[in-house]
Amino acid sequence: MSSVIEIQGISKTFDRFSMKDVHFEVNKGYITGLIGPNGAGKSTLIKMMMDMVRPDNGSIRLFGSSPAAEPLIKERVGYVSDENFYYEHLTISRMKSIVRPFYKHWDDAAFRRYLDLFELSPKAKIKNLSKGMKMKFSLAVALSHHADLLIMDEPTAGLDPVFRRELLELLSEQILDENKSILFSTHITNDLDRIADYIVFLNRGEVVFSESKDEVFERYVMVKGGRELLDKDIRKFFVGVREGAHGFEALSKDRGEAKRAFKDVALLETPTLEDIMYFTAKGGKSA
Ligand SMILES: Nc1ncnc2c1ncn2[C@@H]1O[C@H](COP(=O)(O)OP(=O)(O)OP(=O)(O)O)[C@@H](O)[C@H]1O
Repeated sequence: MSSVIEIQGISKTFDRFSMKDVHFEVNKGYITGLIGPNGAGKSTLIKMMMDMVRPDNGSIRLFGSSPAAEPLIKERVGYVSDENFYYEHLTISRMKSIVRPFYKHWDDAAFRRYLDLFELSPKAKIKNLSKGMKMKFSLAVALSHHADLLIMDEPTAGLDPVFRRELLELLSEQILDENKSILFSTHITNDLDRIADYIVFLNRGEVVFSESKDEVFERYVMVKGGRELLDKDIRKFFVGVREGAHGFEALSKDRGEAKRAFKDVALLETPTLEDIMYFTAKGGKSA
């Protein structure tokens, strides 16, 4: 399988945050979700891919090239930032004329189609757009230059549930063309339960796992049972435990072992990505 993004040994230190030895790859033809709690380092990593932040160590390759050494490689990327980079006083149409020359394969007809689909008027001023409409405008730009790779930072943030679902469908359609690939970050993990093929989970600047969604769901398991089952050793077995008045629920990353230990005494369920993120972020501590 070929990869369109290769991240190797990335580290970066800010005053109160550090990213340590981050490795992962994004496979061609698939949707990869980058998940992690607030402050995990998702935006920082994505900005490194776009050469907007430089790592202290390690290497980043897009289509085999370093975006820092070969900036033109970024033409093949449709980038959606979590910040608004556009000039507030301009109309959509005027702003489009400014960004258009940056892309060799700009497609005006596609852009008009996306504006229609997203119900955006070309005459609207950027400053008068709602947060969700600004996101739609960014998406329209990212989708209108025949990019081989979409890199999107929290694209579903600020979108209503109806459009969010439509966008996810649109993204799934994009990768029907096996030459296209998508990386998107989110902490709305439900989005990924539905459409992602691979998941990279970042927590406190470190990769917890980077694997196919199916593998993740085969490995992790939620155990629900009575509190009398919990003792110190059993707690250690879990990634995280939440106790309530009537029982506990806990996440294990070893389904086989959990089955052997709890099959007859507790309920075993497949977790959601949100469960996995929640319990891992809480660490071994009881919540
Ligand atoms: N330029 C900077 N200077 C100092 N600290 C920074 C800088 N950029 C990011 N950070 C810190 O790095 C950490 C990771 O931030 P980042 O924006 O990458 O997280 P994130 O996973 O995208 O979070 P969110 O989901 O909240 O957007 C945060 O603690 C943030 O304060």
